[in-house]
Amino acid sequence: MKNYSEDISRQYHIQVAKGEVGRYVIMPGDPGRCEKIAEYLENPVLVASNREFTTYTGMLDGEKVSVTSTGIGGPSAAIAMEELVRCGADTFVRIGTCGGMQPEVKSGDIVIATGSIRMEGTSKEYAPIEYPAVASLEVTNALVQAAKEDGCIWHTGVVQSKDAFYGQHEPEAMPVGYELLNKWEAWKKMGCLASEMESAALFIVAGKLRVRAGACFLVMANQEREKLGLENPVVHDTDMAVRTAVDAVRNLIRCDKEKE
Ligand SMILES: O=P(O)(O)O[C@H]1O[C@H](CO)[C@@H](O)[C@H]1O
Ligand SMILES: O=c1cc[nH]c(=O)[nH]1
Repeated sequence: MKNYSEDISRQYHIQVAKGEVGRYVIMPGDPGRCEKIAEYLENPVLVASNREFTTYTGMLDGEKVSVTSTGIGGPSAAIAMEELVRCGADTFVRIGTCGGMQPEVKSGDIVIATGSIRMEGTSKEYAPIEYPAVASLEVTNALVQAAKEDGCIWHTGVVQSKDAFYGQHEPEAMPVGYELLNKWEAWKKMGCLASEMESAALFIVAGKLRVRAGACFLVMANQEREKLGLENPVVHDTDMAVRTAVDAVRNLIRCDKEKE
């Protein structure tokens, strides 16, 4: 495909060139989280910062590893993954925040997505809706191992990806609230653990590009616990989730070396 960047060696949106990222990429939504994650790498270098996409590259256990923010939502997350794959990446670990949906999923816990409900628009421009948004088993196993080793309280299961943050938090205020509320109840009855905004798009794009993607999230709060009158503090510290993502990359590096 034609590259729309002025510097033709750099990808149009992320402004990264081939070889400037590692095979492993940690992906937060928030660009402000990148520097903190990059501190876990040896000799991290700021590669590029354009729009919502900030990229650092450094070393972890002898391998080149990168951190790239995706911004909020499926469209920009899909762009980040597409352009990173063009630069040489093939393994992605999203580290995000989410809202818990089951009463046992509490603020401060870690959710590891095994799959994601495609209640967003981006993935529909890749694959028919019957195709499931499923995480890579290798990345998911690496995340579970890391969460156990790091002593987190963690849950694995399906999460929901949507496009409207305020459709999740104020569904009754939306003209289509009847649909949002009914679907939310259905997701809950199916055991959906949490709601966030990027993993369905990332899992479907990863499927199309034949690369590996997994995701872990800090549970910031849980509106269902609030409704039940249960304790529900808001937690902003993403450190445990970041550590889980970084240690998952270490596990993947080790497993991949063993396979070679
Ligand atoms: O904390 P991040 O990774 O941005 O993830 C979550 O937070 C944002 C909404 O506040 C959405 O991007 C959602 O997926
Ligand atoms: O409730 C939440 C928290 C973080 N991100 C979301 O999308 N929803």
